[in-house]
Amino acid sequence: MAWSVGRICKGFLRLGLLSKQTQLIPVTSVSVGTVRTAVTLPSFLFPKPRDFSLPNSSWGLEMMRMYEHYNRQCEVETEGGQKQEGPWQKLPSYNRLLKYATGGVYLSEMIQSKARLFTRNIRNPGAAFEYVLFVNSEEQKCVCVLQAGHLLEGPPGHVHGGAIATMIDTVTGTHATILSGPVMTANLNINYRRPIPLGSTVLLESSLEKKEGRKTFITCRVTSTDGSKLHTETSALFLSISASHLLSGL
Ligand SMILES: CCCCCCCC(=O)SCCNC(=O)CCNC(=O)[C@H](O)C(C)(C)COP(=O)(O)OP(=O)(O)OC[C@H]1O[C@@H](n2cnc3c(N)ncnc32)[C@H](O)[C@@H]1OP(=O)(O)O
Repeated sequence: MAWSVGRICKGFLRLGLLSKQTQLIPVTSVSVGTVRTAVTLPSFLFPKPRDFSLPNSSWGLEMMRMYEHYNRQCEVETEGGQKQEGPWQKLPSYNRLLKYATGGVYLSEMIQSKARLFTRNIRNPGAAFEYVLFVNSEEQKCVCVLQAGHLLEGPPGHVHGGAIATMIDTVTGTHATILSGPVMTANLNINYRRPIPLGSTVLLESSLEKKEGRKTFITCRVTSTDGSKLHTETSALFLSISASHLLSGL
């Protein structure tokens, strides 16, 4: 069993976990030498997992406004009236990382089938983390619009510092993965400047600081949606990992 799980995971990592191709195009990748070829497969073979970052009835006006602000910029119209990709791309968000890979729904049933992503494990919409991520490849930035629900309380009426750290890790970790492939968080250095009221909508903005070998350095600011209030500032270090590092934990 360990052997077959290992082979599955190695194949999965070869696909490029969270890479642009695996997230946004329904293809499987076949590596031939150093060339990666995309092969379109019949969609019925790979049922689509649910994207949790689409609007639902719990989203407040500010959450919707910010979502629409970035979503509008995912597709732009040329002078000739043609639609084309805009500067931002919306990232889907599933309840397991495994589901980002083609065929991930099946992998997810085979490996630790009850495991769920921490930020997506509460079924009641609006109760905990409601969020959506957008990436801007040109500017090497990632933005997350977060509406923090009532189950995230720390100090009375405000969001728990651990819940804020969770979202920062999620956003910077996703960003680092897009930039560098499979990574793990080595260091998160968070300064909490101002508490976040429960139920409010905030922006998390993640930027690439630099890449050095296996190290990807990212900074992240959490602010009010108009940018006037700074809630937290973070510097994060991610280290690229090999398949064997991930498998050593199985
Ligand atoms: C969609 C949702 C996305 C969610 C993303 C969430 C991401 C996560 O939360 S991951 C989970 C939390 N992180 C972990 O559990 C990681 C646990 N730690 C580890 O596995 C390992 O320590 C790991 C992979 C980080 C580094 O180990 P390893 O690959 O052996 O690196 P190692 O050889 O020790 O160090 C390599 C370099 O990094 C540096 N380094 C390692 N750790 C640190 C650190 N904490 N701080 C600063 N530098 C560090 C070393 O000094 C070394 O530098 P240099 O090459 O200049 O000498």
